[in-house]
Amino acid sequence: MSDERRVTISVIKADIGSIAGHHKVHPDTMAAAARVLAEAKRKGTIIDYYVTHVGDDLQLIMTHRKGVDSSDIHGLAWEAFKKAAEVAKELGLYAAGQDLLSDAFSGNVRGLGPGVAEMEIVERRSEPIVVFMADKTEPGAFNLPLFKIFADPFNTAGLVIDPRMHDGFKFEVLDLYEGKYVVLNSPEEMYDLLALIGTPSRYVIKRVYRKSDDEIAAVVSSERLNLIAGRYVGKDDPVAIVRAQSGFPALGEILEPFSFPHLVAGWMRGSHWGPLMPVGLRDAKCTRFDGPPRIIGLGFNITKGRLIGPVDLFDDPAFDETRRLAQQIADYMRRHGPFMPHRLGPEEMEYTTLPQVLEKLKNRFTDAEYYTKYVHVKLRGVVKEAESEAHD
Ligand SMILES: O=C(COP(=O)(O)O)[C@@H](O)[C@H](O)[C@H](O)COP(=O)(O)O
Ligand SMILES: [Mg+2]
Ligand SMILES: [Mg+2]
Ligand SMILES: [Mg+2]
Repeated sequence: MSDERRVTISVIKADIGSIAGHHKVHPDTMAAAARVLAEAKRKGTIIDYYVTHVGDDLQLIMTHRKGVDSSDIHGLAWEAFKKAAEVAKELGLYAAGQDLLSDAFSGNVRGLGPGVAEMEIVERRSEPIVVFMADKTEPGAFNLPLFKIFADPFNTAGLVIDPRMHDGFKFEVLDLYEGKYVVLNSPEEMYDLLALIGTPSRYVIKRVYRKSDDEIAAVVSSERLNLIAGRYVGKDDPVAIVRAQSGFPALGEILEPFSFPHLVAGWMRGSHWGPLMPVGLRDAKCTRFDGPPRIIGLGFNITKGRLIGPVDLFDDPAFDETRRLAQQIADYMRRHGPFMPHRLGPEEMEYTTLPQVLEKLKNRFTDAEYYTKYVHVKLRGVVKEAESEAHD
């Protein structure tokens, strides 16, 4: 295959600080990052780039011929984030440099804080792709839509009626706790797949391949910041790249699952379930209760490595009802306040005061049997005495 058609798409993102809270990236920080990428394009390190944001996450979409995990490309992204973070610091933006967890870059941004989704492809005659970018949620948020896109015939008609997709797809699932991969075939192993990815905090779909020829179809960023930093440093805010058309799901089949604003973990303080709201770029910011979690979808064509586009795919009345439903779900969930299931379970909460509360109360907890026999009886006696005194 000629090298001319081999191209890598790298989407690398980081929260380098934002205006008025964890709300929205400042345009001057985007400009600082864009200057670094423009210079790299001039020098030929990358073919093309597009800088954007969702909420407080700065997004670098780049094309090049250096393959995935290239230290040149990761180094370039790191430099762009550093320059943007400097501007964020100068402007006194909130949480400046938030996702840059290390001072030293050592060849790869993985493990340093930024999120990465990359795929190397041989460009088709026409190569449509969608880049999804979400804020206030985690990588597992893509499990449900990717399952629907690549495994659910009620979503993707092509699985049934397009001969090029009829064999199905392979799902590479990453166990975030053990750091292990398993590859499962759909439709044959669909129930096993669902058994895993139904726990999106632990098992995430990392890549999807077309089964008939092992062509890559989708890739998701899978960095879990709290597992890297060992403490809460914001939510992971994942990104994904999905290839469309001509033997891959049609653009409309790729967008269709997002018409259902499914519940994802994240939202306020990374510790609440909330609906994933698809929005256009103009609404790519988090407001109500630091959310609700938002996702944007930008469509491009890759042509000789150039990024043609983008089109702002959720900026469309076809998603108005989804947004309205998401608002209603947000209202319903919010009314639970600090109660589960709006609040995540204790094992999944990004930060919690529970250990301190338990420590403070530890001497006030009484053994249940002793409590019923003596303390409770005594308390009831006191009440009875008080009642009879009141009647006298
Ligand atoms: O989850 C959040 C931010 O995540 P993010 O930066 O988008 O990864 C927010 O809800 C914050 O946790 C919340 O605003 C409190 O922030 P701090 O005051 O602790 O910085
Ligand atoms: Mg932030
Ligand atoms: Mg964010
Ligand atoms: Mg984050």
